[in-house]
Amino acid sequence: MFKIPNHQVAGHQAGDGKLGPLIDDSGRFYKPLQNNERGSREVAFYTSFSSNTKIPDQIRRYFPLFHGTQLLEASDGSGLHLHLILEDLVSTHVHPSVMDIKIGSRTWYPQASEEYIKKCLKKDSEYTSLRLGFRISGLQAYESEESGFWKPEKKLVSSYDMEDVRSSLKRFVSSKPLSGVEPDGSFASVVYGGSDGILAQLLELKAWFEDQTIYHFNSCSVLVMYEKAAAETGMSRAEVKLIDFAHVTDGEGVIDHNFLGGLCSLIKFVSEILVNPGDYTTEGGLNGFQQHPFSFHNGPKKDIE
Ligand SMILES: O=P(O)(O)O[C@@H]1[C@@H](OP(=O)(O)O)[C@H](OP(=O)(O)O)[C@H](O)[C@H](OP(=O)(O)O)[C@H]1OP(=O)(O)O
Ligand SMILES: Nc1ncnc2c1ncn2[C@@H]1O[C@H](COP(=O)(O)OP(=O)(O)O)[C@@H](O)[C@H]1O
Repeated sequence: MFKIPNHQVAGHQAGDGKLGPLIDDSGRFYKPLQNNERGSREVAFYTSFSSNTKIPDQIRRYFPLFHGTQLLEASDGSGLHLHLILEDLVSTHVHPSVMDIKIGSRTWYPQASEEYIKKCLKKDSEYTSLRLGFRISGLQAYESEESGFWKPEKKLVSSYDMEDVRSSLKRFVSSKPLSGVEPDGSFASVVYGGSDGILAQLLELKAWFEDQTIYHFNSCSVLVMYEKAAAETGMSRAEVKLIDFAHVTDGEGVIDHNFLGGLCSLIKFVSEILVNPGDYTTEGGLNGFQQHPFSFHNGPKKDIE
């Protein structure tokens, strides 16, 4: 039995006759191959990465496990479609808090079509990519059984400026993310800090990116995850994973400075929150909370045959 994922925060989503990923009960995430050369590029990346002996073991843990491809009934009803079989990164979570952060000040790359580059350039300058070296693509943060998740709408997240990004990173690790009051950042030290917290993981990835010249991770995202119940006991199960390799190109012996720069910028934001989690310096910016509607999601999973 395949289902529409309940905890997807960005990207193409299944439902309403659209093509998107599916999950099963065994902890697998099935991502449909995208059109043009995107799908085949992502398969090629996973195939190459899986067998590349130059990837250090401690770096592999930042990537979803890859189990090949499979023809499945597509979520849009269009019939059999090839899907990547990936590890479902949230399958062991009960109430995953998840943030998708697209890394890089540019999401385009020289090998792309003129039309695609134009579209990316526009989005990169409208979003925070150009200015910050990354943008938040989507997120959800669990509050409680009664109130569910803070899951701002895509349109709102797309309009984030630098201060919104800063306060969202803080609200993401706050005890009451849904409340309009200042985020308290009370889980910052357990989620972002610690010897295997988000910051430590980002720094380990950064060290690899300072050296690796095999791949260029264009338009790729860092997925940050934790479980609130665990964080409350001081064991956050915080994890960083890299996802979305539809635009990965050959590094050709050159450092991926676009990804590395974005990663450094994200590290700086996270570090600043860790230094002062209670600080709230935005100029009256409650993250657009007073001007924009929330979106809650707490509903049951939809099943697809
Ligand atoms: O169509 P859009 O405008 O929603 O763009 C998609 C992006 O949404 P965004 O507006 O940047 O949040 C979307 O970004 P997210 O995954 O949501 O961060 C992808 O970049 C997607 O392209 P691809 O799957 O990487 O080839 C993008 O899809 P394509 O339009 O490039 O197919
Ligand atoms: N392996 C995975 N396990 C669980 N969730 C995932 C996985 N890969 C992606 N996702 C979810 O799906 C979203 C979109 O994934 P992505 O690969 O970027 O798709 P797209 O190419 O459509 O943008 C992510 O923000 C995340 O919420």
